[in-house]
Amino acid sequence: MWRRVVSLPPLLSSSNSRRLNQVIQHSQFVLLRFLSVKFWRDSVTLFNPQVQVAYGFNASQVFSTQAEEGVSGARRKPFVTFVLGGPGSGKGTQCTRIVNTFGFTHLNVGDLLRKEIYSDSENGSMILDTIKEGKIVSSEVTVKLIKNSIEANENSRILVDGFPRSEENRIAYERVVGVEPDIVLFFDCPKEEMVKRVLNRNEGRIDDNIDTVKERLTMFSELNLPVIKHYSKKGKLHKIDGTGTEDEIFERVLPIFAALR
Ligand SMILES: Nc1ncnc2c1ncn2[C@@H]1O[C@H](COP(=O)(O)OP(=O)(O)O)[C@@H](O)[C@H]1O
Ligand SMILES: Nc1ccn([C@H]2C[C@H](O)[C@@H](COP(=O)(O)OP(=O)(O)O)O2)c(=O)n1
Ligand SMILES: [Mg+2]
Repeated sequence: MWRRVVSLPPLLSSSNSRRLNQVIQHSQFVLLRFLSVKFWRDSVTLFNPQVQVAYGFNASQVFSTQAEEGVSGARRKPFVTFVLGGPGSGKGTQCTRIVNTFGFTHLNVGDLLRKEIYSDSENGSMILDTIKEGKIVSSEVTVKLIKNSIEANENSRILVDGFPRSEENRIAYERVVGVEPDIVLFFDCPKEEMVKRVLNRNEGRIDDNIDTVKERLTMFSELNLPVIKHYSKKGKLHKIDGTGTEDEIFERVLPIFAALR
């Protein structure tokens, strides 16, 4: 059999075979040049700090996202709204309405922390003690929970309710997540009204008692007001009068989101 094959006449003459080799070598050269130019361009784009800020990623995140999602590209940055206000100012109540009207996902940071207490996590008892005392949980724990929830969320509109409660919270979020919120709502409500609402809340919360509420109000004035000032200076703050009926307050919220549609 071997003899029969070698005895067959050559398929190409030696000059044709040389020409074919040249064509193959040239094609390999063109392909390699194309691939190296494309790689260089992609790298320059991905490592450009302006591009990273605009799209809310850093290069390492993009590479891991590409690995997870194929070559279709990085996920779009969600529209993030922080919702601030003292205890009982009506954040949760108004968030529910925004969700129903504008299709946002509601991340209630107090709920994320309470879930940790009941899920037997390593930080559970520390979170329980901190909430009972009316203090703020360390940013390291809170920001990780928020980041995980944002990443697990498919919706492109997110409300982060009850965060940041301190400058430490704010700075840690910006460092870890790498982007600022798009807008910030602040429900402004007199202290006596907030106390009245919290004491009537009736959700069985360990922090809805007069002693803890007093401490939470002190924390709010000392730690949260500087955050509100910060966003006000940046032009991101929407201060909303938090008094009146739920309907009246939502009437004040509506135009903020309607304008974004
Ligand atoms: N405009 C309002 N008037 C009276 N009670 C309200 C109003 N908005 C909310 N509440 C009630 O006050 C309590 C605190 O509201 P909530 O939305 O939980 O505030 P926050 O999340 O800011 O602590 C809840 O029992 C809620 O039903
Ligand atoms: N960013 C946050 C948010 C909440 N916490 C803790 C401390 C807060 O008093 C409790 C409860 O928060 P939650 O947002 O549910 O409270 P209110 O809705 O404002 O009454 O959780 C925190 O430590 N850091
Ligand atoms: Mg709430």
